Order: sequence, then C-alpha cells, then structure tokens
Amino acid sequence: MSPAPSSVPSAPAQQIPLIDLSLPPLQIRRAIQSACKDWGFFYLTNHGLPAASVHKLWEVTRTFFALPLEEKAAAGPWNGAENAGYRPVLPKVPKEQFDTRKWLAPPLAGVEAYQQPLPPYLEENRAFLDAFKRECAALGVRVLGYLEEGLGVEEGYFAQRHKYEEPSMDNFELMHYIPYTPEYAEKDVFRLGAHTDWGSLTLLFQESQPGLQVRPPTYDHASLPTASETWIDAPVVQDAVLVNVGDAMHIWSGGSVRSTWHRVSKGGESDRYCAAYFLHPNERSVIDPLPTATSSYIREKYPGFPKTAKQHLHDRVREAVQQQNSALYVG
Ligand SMILES: O=C(O)CCC(=O)C(=O)O
Ligand SMILES: [Fe+2]
Repeated sequence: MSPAPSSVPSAPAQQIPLIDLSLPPLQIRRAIQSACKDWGFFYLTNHGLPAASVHKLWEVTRTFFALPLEEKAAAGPWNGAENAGYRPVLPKVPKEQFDTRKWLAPPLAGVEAYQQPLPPYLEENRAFLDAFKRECAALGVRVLGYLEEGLGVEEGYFAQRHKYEEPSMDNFELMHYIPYTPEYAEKDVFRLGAHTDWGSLTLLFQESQPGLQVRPPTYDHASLPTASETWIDAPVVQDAVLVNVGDAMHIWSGGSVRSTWHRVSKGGESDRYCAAYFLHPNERSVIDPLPTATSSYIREKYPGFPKTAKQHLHDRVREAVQQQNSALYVG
C-alpha cells in the first residue's frame, strides 16, 4: 500500500483500545464512550463468553466449511430479506468488492418466522449455536447500555430497542476465507473489500489468522476512504472479542460514535476462519438521530431517516445486491 499523503498527520500510538469488562462500571463506561467516539472499534476482555465455547465455535466452523458444497448449501442461498443463508465465494465481482470468503449465516433465532432448516451438521449443533448467539446479543446490549448516558437517553433505552425475543435482522455468521491465490494477487484485491457494518454493533471473533484492517481515527470520519490511506491491523487478541459500531448506532448518535471502515488485507496463504454476531435493532424500532445528537452531517449523509430498522437493512441489502449483480456464485 502506498504511504499516507503528507497532509495527513501521523498519530502517535495507533492502537485499537482494549477494555477490561471486569473494571468498575464508571471506568468501563468512560472507556467505551471514548473508544466508540474515536475509533468505533475496541477489544473486550473478561466479557463473560467462555473460552471453551469459543473453542467449540472453531471446531464447528472448521468442520462445517470442510463439508461438501451440497451439504453446506442445504441452508439455502443467502436471502437478503431474512439476512440468512449460505453464500459461497464470489469469483467475478468488480475489483473493490472482490471477496475471497464463503460464509454462512445460520438462520438461528428465537423468532419463529426465521426458523429455517439448517444443514444437518449444524442442526446437530443448533443448541450450541443458538446459545452462543444469545450470549453475544446480551453482551452487545450491555455495551450499548454504556453509551446511553453520554447520548442523553434513559437507562435501558437501547435494551428496549434490541429485545432478543422480538424480530430483528440480527445474524450470526460463520466465515471461511480461502487462501489468497495467484489469481487474486493478479487482480490485487482485498480479501474483503472496505465497508462499514449496517447494524448497531458487531462482535467479531477471529480464530488464528489475522487480516482485519481498520481505518484509524487520524482520518476524518465524514470523508470517504481513499487508496492512499494507511490503515492499521487489528491483530488476533487471545480471548478478546473485537467490537465495532455499525451504521445504525452511528446514525442514532448523530455521528458521535463512529461506524468505522474496515476490510481484510490482501495476501495470506492459510485458510482464515472468523465468526461475527451482528446486533441489529428490533425490526420496528425507529432509527433517527436522537434529539440530543442531531447533526446536519448525518442528515445529509443518510437521507430518508427516520426509518424502521427493517427498512434500513432492506435498503442496505438492496444497494449491496445491486453492486454485486454481475457476480457468479460458485462453491
Ligand atoms: O473477516 C473479518 O475479520 C471481518 C468481517 C467483516 O468485517 C464483516 O463480515 O462485516
Ligand atoms: Fe464488517
């Protein structure tokens, strides 16, 4: 990657914050507020998700992706309306959107409408995956709670809008990035193109292979990234969960918390496994900048709000599908 232009000040230690959830609540709140404001990304330790569950998650993920395509595809193709299904690698998409991963968003949920059959191997592990997803949701809602005071809303405001038992477009994805081939190198593509996430928060688990890169706070959040920027690596931190803010919270907060651009770097000879829980507001929750946080920047950048969370996600899915409509899906 080329160096950053000289007009960009180089910040001293560019490190994604690491926050210990066993600290006193006041310290946690301050740390989370400032990490969300500056970075939109932070690691959490002592988060309460047992290491044994994360270990099992990798066992399930690796076993699943090693299955023949027909068995994986039994989840059905990815379905934007329900934000679930299996999506194999996309070999023919425009450069910046090139994607070297396969992923599965198992249609797990406490909500009947989204209960689809899982591939048999995952069906055997449904209870585990469901429980893990539920724990991720609880952790995500706890994190949102630390932002309430700073945004001038009452305690429980975000919990009310992220009830696990109510319909939402939340999803839990298992991801497998295939090794970077000479074909990818020739096209000079990222393993996953730069993007922001769409929901409230994402909880990311990286197994052993790093690759995630994050746009640092050095860059003005209102500007679109350019190819000459220097992004920083988000290493695999043992037993930590990496959390990032998504567009829904960015909009709700009037831009005061960042929904930071990220991508997966070029290269890598090994398979790479990840899992992510995407916390979304309940479908009928209305997303709109809070009265305490309304900014003209957000109104201009995200026209059309207020919107329900369901509408917000459907709009984003439609945009993404339009960008990829020339893709050829193979296993
Ligand atoms: O693979 C990763 O590390 C990140 C994945 C990601 O950003 C996403 O699925 O939105
Ligand atoms: Fe992402």
